Amino acid sequence: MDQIYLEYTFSVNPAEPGNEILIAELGYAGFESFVENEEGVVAYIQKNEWTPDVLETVEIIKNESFKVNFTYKEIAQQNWNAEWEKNFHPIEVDGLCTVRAPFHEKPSTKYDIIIEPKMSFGTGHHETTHMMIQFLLKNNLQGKKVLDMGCGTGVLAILAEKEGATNIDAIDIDRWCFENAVENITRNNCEHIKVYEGDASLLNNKNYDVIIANINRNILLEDIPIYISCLNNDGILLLSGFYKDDIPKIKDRCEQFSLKFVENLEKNHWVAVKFIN
Ligand SMILES: C[S@@+](CC[C@H](N)C(=O)[O-])C[C@H]1O[C@@H](n2cnc3c(N)ncnc32)[C@H](O)[C@@H]1O
Repeated sequence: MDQIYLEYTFSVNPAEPGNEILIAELGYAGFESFVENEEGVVAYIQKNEWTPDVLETVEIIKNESFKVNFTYKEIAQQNWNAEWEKNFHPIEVDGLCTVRAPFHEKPSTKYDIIIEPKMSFGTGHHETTHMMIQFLLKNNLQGKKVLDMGCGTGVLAILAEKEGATNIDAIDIDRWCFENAVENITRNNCEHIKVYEGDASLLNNKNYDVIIANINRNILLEDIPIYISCLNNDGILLLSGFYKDDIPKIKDRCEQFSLKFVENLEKNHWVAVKFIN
């Protein structure tokens, strides 16, 4: 039987970068699918997942730099894929990597990643994914052991394999992302990626040359010590999912465990940061 969903329509002023921030925060709050149109952002949540405090966790609604209005109505389940297909355009990063859907033309870039995200995060359109792709393109992953923590669609793990990593673990706490990553990994003929549903508690006795984690500030601050305990000497830690203002906190946390800051990338207030062990 079809599920009942709540369809929220948000208008954010200013829309740039407000819509992107809103979509990221709604994703963390449990919303499942997003469509941007001329009215703003339309977001869907299952009625039985909704609780009165669900919007309390969406910081942008309380942030005085933005004006956020919304309305909502109940609807029956939709064909999310059809909505998504209308809105998903291929994205090219640094002339080297294209992230696209199966129905887009094959690109001429060195790396071609085919993603059907459905309701998972990680199409390359978000600033944080884009910058993590840039970092992966700049680092030599040949023969490396890689962890993609918070893998979403699996886009970063897939790129890591295409760049020559030979042993990749991809972990996501969300059941839907786990299933979607497995599908996308098969779709891209990857053979060296293992996907797990879970969190940093799965990392006992593991070791990696490169750890990628695009999650959010609070989870990173909590889990950074666990990631570092799995990082080989000279290993690289690439983090994103937070704003420029959060860099000092993230840097302090990593430096407490003797990691060295190398550089950060920045796009529309979002950042990605590289550390070395
Ligand atoms: C911002 S998305 C990143 C997706 C993809 N890696 C990318 O770069 O586009 C963050 C992902 O982390 C997952 N996540 C959230 N908390 C987590 C945790 N504690 N451990 C593992 N994954 C987590 C979410 O389900 C979500 O798929």
